[in-house]
Amino acid sequence: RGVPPIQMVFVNPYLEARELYWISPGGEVSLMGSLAGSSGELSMTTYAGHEFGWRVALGANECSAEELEGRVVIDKRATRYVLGEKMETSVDESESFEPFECAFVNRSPRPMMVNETVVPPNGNTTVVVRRGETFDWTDAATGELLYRSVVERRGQTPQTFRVEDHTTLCSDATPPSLGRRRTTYADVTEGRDIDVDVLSEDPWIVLLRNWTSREECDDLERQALRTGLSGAQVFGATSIIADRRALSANLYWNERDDSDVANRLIRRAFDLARHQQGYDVVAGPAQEPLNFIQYAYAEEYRPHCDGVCRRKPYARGGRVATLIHYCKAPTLGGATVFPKLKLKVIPNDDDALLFAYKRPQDGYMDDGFTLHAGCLLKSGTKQIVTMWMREDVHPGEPCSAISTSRYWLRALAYRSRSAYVSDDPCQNQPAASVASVFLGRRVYVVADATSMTSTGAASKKDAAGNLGAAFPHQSLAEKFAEAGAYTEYGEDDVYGVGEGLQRLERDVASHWGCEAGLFCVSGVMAQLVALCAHRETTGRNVVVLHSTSHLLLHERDAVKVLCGFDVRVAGDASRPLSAADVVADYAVLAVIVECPHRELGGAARSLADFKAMREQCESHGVILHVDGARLWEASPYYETSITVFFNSIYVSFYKGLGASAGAMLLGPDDFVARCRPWLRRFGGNLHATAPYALSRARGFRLYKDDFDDRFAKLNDIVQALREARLVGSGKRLSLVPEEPQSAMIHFVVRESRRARL
Ligand SMILES: O=C(O)CCC(=O)C(=O)O
Ligand SMILES: [Fe+2]
Repeated sequence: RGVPPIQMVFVNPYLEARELYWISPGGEVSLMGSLAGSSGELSMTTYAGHEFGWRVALGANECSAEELEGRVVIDKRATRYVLGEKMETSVDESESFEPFECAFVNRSPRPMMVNETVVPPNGNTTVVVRRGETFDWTDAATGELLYRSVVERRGQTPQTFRVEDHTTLCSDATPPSLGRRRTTYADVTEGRDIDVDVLSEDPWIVLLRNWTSREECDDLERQALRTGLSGAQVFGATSIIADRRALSANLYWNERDDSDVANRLIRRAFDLARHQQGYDVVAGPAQEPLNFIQYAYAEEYRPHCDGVCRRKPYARGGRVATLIHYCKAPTLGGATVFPKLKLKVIPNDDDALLFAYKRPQDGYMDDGFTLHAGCLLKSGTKQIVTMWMREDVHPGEPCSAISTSRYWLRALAYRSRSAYVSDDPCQNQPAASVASVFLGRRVYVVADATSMTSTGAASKKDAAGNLGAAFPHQSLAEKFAEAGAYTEYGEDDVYGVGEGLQRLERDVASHWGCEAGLFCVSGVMAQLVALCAHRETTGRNVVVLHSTSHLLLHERDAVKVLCGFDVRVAGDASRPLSAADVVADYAVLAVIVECPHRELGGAARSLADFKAMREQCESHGVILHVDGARLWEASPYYETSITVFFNSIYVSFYKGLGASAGAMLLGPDDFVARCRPWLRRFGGNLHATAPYALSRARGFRLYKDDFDDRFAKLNDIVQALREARLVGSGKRLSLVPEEPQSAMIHFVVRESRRARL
């Protein structure tokens, strides 16, 4: 054939393995191979225009296009493609922005104006265009904006305007649809009656009046702005996405936090879906994040389906319904329309629209009627928050283990004999894996007992007793009774001043190769103290955090609310921060790197990465601080001490060391001296620290040298599981990261389609 083949390399940036599929023009997918986690590669010969998709490696079983996590079309000059990123091409891509001639054809029955030219029905005009440019079609008689053409590719011609159902519905001339009937719904989650306009019975589409409050919407908007809005319109080498032109942000939520607004809205909506449609939807970590979308003038979301909308049996784990919150309703244009139902929704602020596409009567998916679009916005701003509901991602009551996972965990515990197993489905999912491993369940296998904080004392004891813990389960009273023996650290201190306490600070600091140490009551406080002390020397105010940072997920925004820092979120939630993510500039006070990454199975970074980060930070006078809540766990991974790369360090004592509470800041003498007054300002210098100090001294003395053994033991367990063919791509269990990088790891348990117990 005349088309030249393209030699391509696909690279997997995620920690978990990915499968790569070729998508035929007819939409059939076939497996091309798999890419190991953390930069695994796959080379192949392909052709321009071919489409590929990927998903978490689940084994070489059949996969439908809907299950793919992302897709990409091969560019003519493509050379290398890192999944989810911009296509790398062989030439300067500015070339593809060269101007070319494009015909604009009017296939509508009325005269239209495009590029200041009136084009009669079936007429056309030729314009010189560039890739990425937009052209508006307005009705020549009324001046109404009806369509916006986007030049997606170089050489793309013609641009055609036709009157379709959706453009007609979107036109200002079409009034909103009337509800078929109005009912009220008694929402028990907030104890309030809600007016419901039923717009369609089958598929079920309802407009929920005043579903949200102003405060709730304000909160979501704040969260979105804090996360940072990004454009779906990508001016990359591959394509320019014309279908969804808007800014958006994913809003992650914490199912265990009752004050979390997104969490409340999810419960409200899921309750409605359960009561009104009998859907088995349960809020849980495997549901998707909410999606905040902000439309500006002439932006839109062209017709699409959110889930499967062909008449097929519902596939487990799939989306069943969508709820759109209209936080800022459009003032002109911007309606939500269902072209096949000829339905037009013009909402008010705080209304919500729910449409369901799994039919409760027969378990089949809707046959295309839930196709919908967000019309061109013609004035102001439109802000919506979309929620998707999935069934069967979290069967059973919230926060209970899935039976099949339990089965596998038991098998795992049995095979590995000495493993710690914590099947805690309430653990936060790393943000990015929420969408991609919705069929899976992440569990935590940790080489020490104390990280299993949420499983409850009984099961902790059980696990420790039956599986051979890194250290035995003990009550606090037992620990304190023992701690009293560490008298060299136990002389009374007054407000943090005392020989014993300072001895321990010195000993821990020198263990880590640092000049000085300072006890803090908690890790949360320790890191805020460090940031405030650093700010004194530079006056800068921006703190750069990874999107799964403890400061973002678990500290109720203290970094902002309490200390007034500006937060900048960097990096991809499913991989550790790298130097490339750290865009250090002169506004940045500090970059916080977490090592090892709690939410990423204890993933760590190489010394070279740390060195590159340090150099980049240093060149801009930026502080590099390590969130080392589990730094002891990572220490066996490195041949030399990594603390030299950081300006300041936080370590914790109650996780791997089993102390009752507490943290320490480490760094140069002058840094620690600057921290002391901040500790007082935070109310963190207790009248007597000795009880905590003793407990930490005990943990430090007993366990500080244990981590090499724990790391070796975890590696043995992983090795044994591999030999037993219990883990790996295609197996029920996989590992994140694929090899231990610290004395902890995450297991992903894939749900079976049939229950196994
Ligand atoms: O903007 C709208 O009205 C539609 C949004 C939508 O379809 C979506 O978020 O999936
Ligand atoms: Fe949609």
